[in-house]
Amino acid sequence: MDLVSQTKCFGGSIEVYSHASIACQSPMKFSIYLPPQAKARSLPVLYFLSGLTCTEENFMAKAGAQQFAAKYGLILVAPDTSPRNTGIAGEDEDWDFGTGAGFYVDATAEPWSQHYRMYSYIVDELPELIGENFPVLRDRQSITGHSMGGHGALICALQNPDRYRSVSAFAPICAPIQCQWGQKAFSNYLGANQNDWRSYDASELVRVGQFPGSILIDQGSEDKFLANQLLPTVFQQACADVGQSLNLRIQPGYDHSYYFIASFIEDHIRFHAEML
Ligand SMILES: N[C@@H](CCC(=O)N[C@@H](CS)C(=O)NCC(=O)O)C(=O)O
Repeated sequence: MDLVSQTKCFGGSIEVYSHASIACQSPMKFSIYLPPQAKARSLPVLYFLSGLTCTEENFMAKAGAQQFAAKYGLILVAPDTSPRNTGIAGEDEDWDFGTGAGFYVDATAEPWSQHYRMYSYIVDELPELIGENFPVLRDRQSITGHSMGGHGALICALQNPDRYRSVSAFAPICAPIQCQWGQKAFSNYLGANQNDWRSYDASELVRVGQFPGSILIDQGSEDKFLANQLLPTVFQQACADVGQSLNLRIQPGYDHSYYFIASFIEDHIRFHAEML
């Protein structure tokens, strides 16, 4: 791991690291916030998965989460949203696919399958790396995220309820199989057979196995992606059908931006802190 930067914040430290990822076969970056308590003892960790076009920086710079991580005694980890500069033709052409848009799946289709393995990176490799290098309580981790990353958080938790104590999301893409962003990503990363997409769709996954604990979702009513891409009511219906506890809060007037995330980040950090 190479330290890229270190910045003091609310008595703790925001650090950015670069490392050679085994899952992605490429360098990957992540940012971590170590609150002041981390100097004295091991702490639980909350992962934040960002949305389309983001890097490891957006959440740390814009969500205002550090003060609450310090208040509740949690370490925050925000990974990048895809491998970068892999040399795959066309990886930088679209903002909603390829670079900055890994969708937290393990690609199986060429040419993406060698590098775009964000699911394994988030679920297996990164927690192992964090556990080896930072003062974290390895069995006390939770996950949250925004938009593409909100959906990433949902699928990681639904597929691994034993590894995460709690899960929440801000404006998640709730049913990728049914929206344009998801169809574009899944057809390219996973191939044409839609049956292969189901294990990466939260609204399908929750029908197969539920998360033991309530899921918290905040969604702005004025989010321009709400009606066409995010589809929270599809996930809400699936949860209702199978008895998954869900607290879906429609927040009047809020849009899709980090101003919305900043407005509710304390609620989410407190929600996770109570479970951690
Ligand atoms: N580029 C897109 C918007 C992409 C977008 O809204 N990305 C969200 C995640 S889905 C984000 O967090 N952007 C980075 C930021 O706001 O810092 C557009 O033109 O509509």
